[in-house]
Amino acid sequence: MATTYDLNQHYLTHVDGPIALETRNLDVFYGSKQATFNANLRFPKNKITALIGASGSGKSTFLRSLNRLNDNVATVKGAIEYQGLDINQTHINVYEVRKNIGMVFQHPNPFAKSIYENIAFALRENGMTENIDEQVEQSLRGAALWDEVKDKLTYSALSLSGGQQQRLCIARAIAVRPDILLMDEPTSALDPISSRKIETTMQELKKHYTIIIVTHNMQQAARSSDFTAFFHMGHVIEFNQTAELFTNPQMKATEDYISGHFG
Ligand SMILES: Nc1ncnc2c1ncn2[C@@H]1O[C@H](COP(=O)(O)OP(=O)(O)OP(=O)(O)O)[C@@H](O)[C@H]1O
Repeated sequence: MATTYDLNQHYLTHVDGPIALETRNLDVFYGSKQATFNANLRFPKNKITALIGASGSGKSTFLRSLNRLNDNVATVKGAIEYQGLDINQTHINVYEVRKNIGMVFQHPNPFAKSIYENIAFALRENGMTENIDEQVEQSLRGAALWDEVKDKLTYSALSLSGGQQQRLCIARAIAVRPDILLMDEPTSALDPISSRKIETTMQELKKHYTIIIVTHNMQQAARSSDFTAFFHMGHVIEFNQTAELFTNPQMKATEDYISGHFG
């Protein structure tokens, strides 16, 4: 088993089919401190890719760079190719990027508004003013929340449970019809039953969206994702189909991490 890594070895022999997003030589710096090194990853369309690795290995930094959320806190060098365009260029409209590449955060962050308004507001903010009722319903159905909230759409979003709030945030993210959903440890603040509901929802969502998820939960990565990238000290050192990476890791550091020897 390898103990040293070749930065390009993960550069994807394992992906067939269309690619939704690709990074090339992505470096991220917080001041003079580099957090992500030369990340080259391709994210297959309509698949779930899990980003795993020890705390501080650069997963969130990488994820947040993908829809330009790091613009004000870090320097991101390299290319992020989306629909034939490098969206990491300064002239690119970041609001447009975030409309196409949505984010669901670790802690549910609904607006202090009604359940209905959480979605309707997001729609209006993005200039989508037609058939709001229908779109609210569709988004809530997409996030597997409709049946639980259809009779209380005017209730405050804050009256929902944590798991329901997170599904509302997913509904809000998909309301504006992104292509790609970034999820940063979306279930880490939730109980196991709510977490499993989100995982089940993700399997439905991937029919329409490409999902990239940061998770510390190895069982979640193993059962939910199609592909997995392993981050180690800011480097992506292994990428493969999830089943392969978990059963036959090529790198010692990957094996140590997934078997709980460190991290
Ligand atoms: N806003 C910031 N300013 C300065 N350094 C940061 C900032 N955010 C993250 N870092 C540093 O960048 C490195 C990578 O952090 P990052 O949060 O991306 O790792 P991670 O793998 O997502 O960790 P975790 O699993 O704990 O969330 C760490 O050394 C961290 O301290």
